[in-house]
Amino acid sequence: MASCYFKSSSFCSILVVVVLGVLVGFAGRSSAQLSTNFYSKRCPKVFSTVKSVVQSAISKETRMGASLLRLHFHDCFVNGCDGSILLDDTSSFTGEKTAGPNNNSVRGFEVIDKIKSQVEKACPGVVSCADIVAIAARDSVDILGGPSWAVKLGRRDSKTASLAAANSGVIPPPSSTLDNLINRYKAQGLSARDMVALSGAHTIGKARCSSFRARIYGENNIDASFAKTRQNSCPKTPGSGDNNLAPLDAQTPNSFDPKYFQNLINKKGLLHSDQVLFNGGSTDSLVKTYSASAETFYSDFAKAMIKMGDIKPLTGSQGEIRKNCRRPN
Ligand code: HEM
Ligand SMILES: [Ca+2]
Ligand SMILES: [Ca+2]
Repeated sequence: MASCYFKSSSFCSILVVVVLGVLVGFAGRSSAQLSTNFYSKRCPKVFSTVKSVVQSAISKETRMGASLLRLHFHDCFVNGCDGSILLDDTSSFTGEKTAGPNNNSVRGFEVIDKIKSQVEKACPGVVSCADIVAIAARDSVDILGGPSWAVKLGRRDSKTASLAAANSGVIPPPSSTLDNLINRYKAQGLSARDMVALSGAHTIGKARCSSFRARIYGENNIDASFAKTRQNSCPKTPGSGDNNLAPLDAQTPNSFDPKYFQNLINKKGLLHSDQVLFNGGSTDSLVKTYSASAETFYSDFAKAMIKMGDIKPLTGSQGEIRKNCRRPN
């Protein structure tokens, strides 16, 4: 061992092993490892700050909880949970906000801005926008009566966004088949079980007529009176009433509960992509399980949210901590 100046060669071997171990440890740490205690020294107030803003936003408008949850999903499925969806378009840059799945549909940016400005006051330059979205999604579910979980943190923010990626189908459209849904989630490292559990997010929030028109006018696996009711506020002709809203869960649109899965069993799924989860295929039995057990649904949903939040985060020295969530520093 030419570079070892100690007399005992076994001591040298141990030294080499220890040094290598430390180096590998550092490398491991800087590569994509989120942790629940990431801000416990850096910004202990982050949780109370996020929660109070989310709470007041939901008190003003219950739907905002749903919108914040969806924001995390649409961020994570496009190049990972990196806050890319938050970037505004400029004269020289087009981000993800006008992508098909997002345009005139995703909401909650003002709430994220409000959280960010309060968090910046408490701990300037420390907490990423991507982490704020992940915490806000968790708090929304919790406040609306669903499960809670320990959010993993330490994501950093992208310096860019991808309109093309957001339009590429990585965010599945409501016309998706079951196979398509399963494959899209698989491509993100999520199982079919994760996919069904996460679809339970449609127990809250609303959809536009243009997202469910084809189903309420053209499909057979739909309860006839439910279809009629929805048709009353969603005209058949494309272009008319496109933005009219209906609740994704007709029973309890403001509560995070398993009613969404009961709706599917009753052929009252609003989106085509909802009803395919219970249509004689491989996920029928899981829908039944979730409809009958809030406990199982909640536990699987929380696990799947943690997995989704782990999709390709920027960590270590990658990306940046944005000062303003709408633009790179
Ligand atoms: C399984 C594939 C999914 C499809 C095809 C899908 C599709 C959709 C569509 C079409 C809407 C209505 C958008 C509009 O008309 O403006 C919607 C709303 C919503 N989605 Fe999904 N989604 C999926 C998965 C998820 C996941 C994984 C989450 C969260 C974990 C989620 C959360 C929501 C929420 C909360 C809303 C209501 C938002 C609001 O009221 O502002 N969705 N989804
Ligand atoms: Ca993203
Ligand atoms: Ca509900």
